[in-house]
Amino acid sequence: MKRKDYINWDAYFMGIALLSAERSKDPSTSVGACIVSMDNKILSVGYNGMPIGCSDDEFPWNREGNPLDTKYFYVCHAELNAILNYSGTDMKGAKIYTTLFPCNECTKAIIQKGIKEIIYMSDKYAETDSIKASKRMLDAAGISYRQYVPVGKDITLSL
Ligand SMILES: Nc1nc(=O)n([C@H]2C[C@H](O)[C@@H](COP(=O)(O)O)O2)cc1CO
Ligand SMILES: [Zn+2]
Repeated sequence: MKRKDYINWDAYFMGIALLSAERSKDPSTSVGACIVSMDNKILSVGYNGMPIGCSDDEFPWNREGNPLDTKYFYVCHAELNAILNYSGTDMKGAKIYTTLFPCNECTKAIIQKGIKEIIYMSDKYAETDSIKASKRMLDAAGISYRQYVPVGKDITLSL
């Protein structure tokens, strides 16, 4: 008889998004994303980090101060990195698992790539205009989004 406590697809892909977030150097918010094809094959992963060549020891991680000395102008979001890290050509009908609801800029890229579903974990910035704009675009574009419902299984990784 087959094993019973295997994880479902959602838990598997959100788990990979969560593990990817562990690579982030952002001291306040680590984000991970995993893009999956219609037939449940992983296409790409990403986490929030500085662009290639922009040292994460030299670029700022501050949230406040002179805008040029904050991370916001520089950091590449997890979802955008996952899209850009994909070396294939066709993302149509794919799903994106992300640990945080996509901002308006990533949402544009998600839409343009033909991704059709967003599964997110946290929506902690739901009250910001960026996220409101994301939802407006997603609703107009007919892209669905739903919050991940944890299955109640804890997995410990000893790394
Ligand atoms: N969906 C997202 N994906 C992301 O990768 N990020 C990144 C950008 C920053 O590195 C960090 C947010 O920093 P903070 O404002 O919570 O200190 O998360 C942010 C959002 C929010 O929309
Ligand atoms: Zn973004």
